[in-house]
Amino acid sequence: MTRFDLTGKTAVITGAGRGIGRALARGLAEAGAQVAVVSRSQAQLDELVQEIEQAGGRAFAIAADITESGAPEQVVQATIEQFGGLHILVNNAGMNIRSKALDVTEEEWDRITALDLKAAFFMAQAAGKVMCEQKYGRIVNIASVGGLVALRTGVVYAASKAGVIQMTRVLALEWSKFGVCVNTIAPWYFRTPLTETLLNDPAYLQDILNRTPMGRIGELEDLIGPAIFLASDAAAYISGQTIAVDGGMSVYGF
Ligand SMILES: NC(=O)C1=CN([C@@H]2O[C@H](COP(=O)(O)OP(=O)(O)OC[C@H]3O[C@@H](n4cnc5c(N)ncnc54)[C@H](O)[C@@H]3O)[C@@H](O)[C@H]2O)C=CC1
Ligand SMILES: C[C@H](O)[C@@H]1OC(=O)[C@H](O)[C@@H]1O
Repeated sequence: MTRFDLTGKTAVITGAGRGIGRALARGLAEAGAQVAVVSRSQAQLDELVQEIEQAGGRAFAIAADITESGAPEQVVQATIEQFGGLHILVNNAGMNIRSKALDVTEEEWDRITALDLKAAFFMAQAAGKVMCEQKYGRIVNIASVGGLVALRTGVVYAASKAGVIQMTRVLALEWSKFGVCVNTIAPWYFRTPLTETLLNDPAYLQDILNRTPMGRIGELEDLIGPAIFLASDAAAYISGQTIAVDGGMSVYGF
């Protein structure tokens, strides 16, 4: 068994109903993990569980709104009841409202930060209680290059994602001594329901490609390897880091 193999591990993936989370759930299951897939849509989760099981994997659907108070603990508890343990958390669920800073409302601030930052933290805290106790864990937070460099896609989203990156560092500082590695993946653009509208605009897409040294947007497959790596024993001495999966975008000065 290679150090990248996730056989014998149980993972929770939030926002797994579609997009990046769905791809990561499939990828971790293919790597051997039992996966608890979380989003608000039971129908999307049931379809994903069927897909994973038909491919020979083990999956369990947990329909939940992780911004609700107590939901993170309930998700962790349901996972442990179903699979007998928890080793990996992929904090993926996220959203954006692309308002200019002068137009941001309190309601928008609250909605974006509630999911992108607050829920990500309380999911990490709920999983961390189990992981620190058992002296083993892997937390993979999904931020954005928008947390590393300034994008035109919203200041609240950017602040939330930058907060996730810094949260990763502090959790790594506090939990690494318990064998819990906490890291972040920062994607650039990938075609999902979150970005479909933007990417269907030829001028906007060309702007993206002009800022991307690889000259293409990401394929969901491009995220699976980094996620498996950070979730595996191959990354046992890595904690607090952020890997930009961005086609070189975040280092493109001029
Ligand atoms: N698609 C992209 O180009 C990029 C995405 N990201 C990040 O990747 C993550 C996933 O993004 P996408 O797959 O594109 O988004 P998406 O909108 O396609 O999927 C988001 C998923 O999260 C779930 N979700 C939303 N609110 C929830 C809640 N309160 N409780 C539980 N589940 C909830 C949705 O049901 C959906 O399954 C997000 O954190 C996003 O910020 C970062 C950079 C680029
Ligand atoms: C790369 C960004 O994160 C991207 O920008 C958006 O508007 C979407 O919200 C994506 O997350």
